[in-house]
Amino acid sequence: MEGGDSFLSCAVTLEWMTQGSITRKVNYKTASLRLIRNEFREMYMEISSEKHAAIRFALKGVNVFKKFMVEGKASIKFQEAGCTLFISNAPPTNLVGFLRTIFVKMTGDKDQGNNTTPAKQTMRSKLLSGKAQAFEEISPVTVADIHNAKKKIPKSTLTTPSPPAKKRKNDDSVKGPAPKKLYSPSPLTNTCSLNPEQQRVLEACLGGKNIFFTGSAGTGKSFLLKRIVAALPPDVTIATASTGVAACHVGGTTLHAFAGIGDGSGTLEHLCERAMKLPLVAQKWRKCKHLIIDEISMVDGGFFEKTFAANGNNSSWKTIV
Ligand SMILES: Nc1ncnc2c1ncn2[C@@H]1O[C@H](COP(=O)(O)OP(=O)(O)OP(=O)(O)O)[C@@H](O)[C@H]1O
Repeated sequence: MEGGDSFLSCAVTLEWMTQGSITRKVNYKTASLRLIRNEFREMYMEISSEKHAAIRFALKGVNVFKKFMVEGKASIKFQEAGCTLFISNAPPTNLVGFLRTIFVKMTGDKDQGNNTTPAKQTMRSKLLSGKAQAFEEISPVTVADIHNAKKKIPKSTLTTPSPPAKKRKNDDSVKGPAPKKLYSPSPLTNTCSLNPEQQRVLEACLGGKNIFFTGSAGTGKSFLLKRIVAALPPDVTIATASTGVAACHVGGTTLHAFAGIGDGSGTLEHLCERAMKLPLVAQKWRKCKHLIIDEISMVDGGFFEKTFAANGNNSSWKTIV
């Protein structure tokens, strides 16, 4: 498993609910989520940002909704605290790793709780322990952790109850398809690691550099590009390509459609006017921090220059791939 799965940078909304109505709501445009343990080895999630004080929630009795995690979105309901955490704009790869760490660690911890010390006694012994409050980052998920969690999944998956195979068949006809298994294989959980060259390109992208990468057929360009898209925050990443077919391949749009300057014919002033008349185009350019262009060899040089001249004074850009 790749490192850094106990940390996530994303946009966050916290909603506290009492009797079905929202009593408090906090929005973080950029927040850091960290998985930590206290001095009694209990797991917590810490939410912090530059503007707000850190908030910690015990990772106990949580419901994780992860249907849209490939789009960088998920929500976690902390039942004890009566609070739901909505995650958005998270790099999908990081989000998948982060949710997997929660799942694996919580599944492993559940069994430890079975040599049961009732909650009250635990609280008493905690108070008497005299230990000073201390939080430390959770240890990385190991192969043993995953193995351990896998053994316990059938009896401990609270969020996605999965009936035995035979029963599921019968249920399907009545209730429709069974819920997806937690952490079913997806391109994002693909265990194939990048080769050192691909890894260097990915790191340069994440480091905010402008990248041009090429190679002969079958050298893993598309494979790498998918990893790059998945590692960047989706709300500020625009995937484009020179042709419609290539754009479909990266799940994006054509550079022409994104640029909003039609076929690029006419003077620069005319093109600027044209682009600015389309509010969505201007909005997308302003929002874009990472622009990806696949099959760039097929983009006309003149068109490329005009595109950036018409829209390109965007100082918030971090990367062009
Ligand atoms: N690091 C990797 N680990 C495992 N498999 C890889 C890796 N990089 C690429 N591959 C595999 O190699 C094959 C070719 O990769 P890919 O299709 O990305 O190449 P490409 O350079 O885009 O090719 P083309 O230019 O022909 O489109 C794919 O099956 C891909 O899954």
